[in-house]
Amino acid sequence: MSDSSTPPSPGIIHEFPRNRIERHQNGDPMHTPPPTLYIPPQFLPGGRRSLAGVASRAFGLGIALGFSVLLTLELAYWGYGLWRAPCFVATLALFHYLEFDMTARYNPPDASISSFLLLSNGVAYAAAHTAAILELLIRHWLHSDYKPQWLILPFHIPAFLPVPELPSHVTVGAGLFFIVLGQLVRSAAMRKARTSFNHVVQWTKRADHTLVTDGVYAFSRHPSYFGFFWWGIGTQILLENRICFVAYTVVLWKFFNHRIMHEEKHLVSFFGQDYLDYRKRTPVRIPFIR
Ligand SMILES: C[S@@+](CC[C@H](N)C(=O)[O-])C[C@H]1O[C@@H](n2cnc3c(N)ncnc32)[C@H](O)[C@@H]1O
Repeated sequence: MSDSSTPPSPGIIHEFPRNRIERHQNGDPMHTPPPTLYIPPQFLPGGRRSLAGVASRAFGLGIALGFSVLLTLELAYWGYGLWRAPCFVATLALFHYLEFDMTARYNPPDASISSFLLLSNGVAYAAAHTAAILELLIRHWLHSDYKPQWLILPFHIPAFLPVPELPSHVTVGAGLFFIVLGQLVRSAAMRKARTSFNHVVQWTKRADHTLVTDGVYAFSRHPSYFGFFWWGIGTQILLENRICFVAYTVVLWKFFNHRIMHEEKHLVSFFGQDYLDYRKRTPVRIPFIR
């Protein structure tokens, strides 16, 4: 809402019809002019919280999810192992949709276009997912009749990686288990922490930032990182990727190890002894991160 003493700009001000205001000024009580409606610029197209921007992203992710689920079922029905590629796209679409959805539900003041985490995760994130799909496609091509005849052993996916070859029902079961577990725990963390959960690690303590130590935060000190770590590993098990499985494990572990150290420095400065006690009694549950 605007304040008449501080004219808002450059948002949009919806004026009410002049004749209603004039009739009110002429003493007609049926024509009380309603207050001027001000729409802040951040909600307008192109703004950080643009409603049109949110709608188009949610629509795009919904289409991607629906289409990839259909393709997964179709390819699996006909026995093509390539069903794993659209299935991976479906898990990604759902993950990014839920990032915004959970923020909008439980931390609405923070909900913006960047809550979808579509571009804000950087180039390395997009490159990792592209590499995962490429590994699957190349592996299928190498095992197909379409590969060039001159392509021999040295070009095959290295077998020396410390990842055992598992039967497909094990990779599907374990992959889906970790994906579902990771997604559930991450969403539960956002639901539990509410306005204390921000996608950007906070440097200064806001007045409404409280320490959360119960619910899913009693199971893991960093449940949303726990969730993302196991979700990421689950996707590579599902895809049966050997190279990306190792790369994802190393990169995710290093990323969260560093991020947790950095985040906890701020949490100790915000909550002091309370956080130190919480840290002592609650594990992270990502291997080798204490
Ligand atoms: C992306 S959220 C991740 C939260 C947590 N690390 C997790 O994995 O669920 C980052 C923000 O959460 C806040 N945060 C982390 N742990 C918290 C806790 N136990 N209670 C309240 N806020 C917390 C941090 O201050 C940071 O601004």
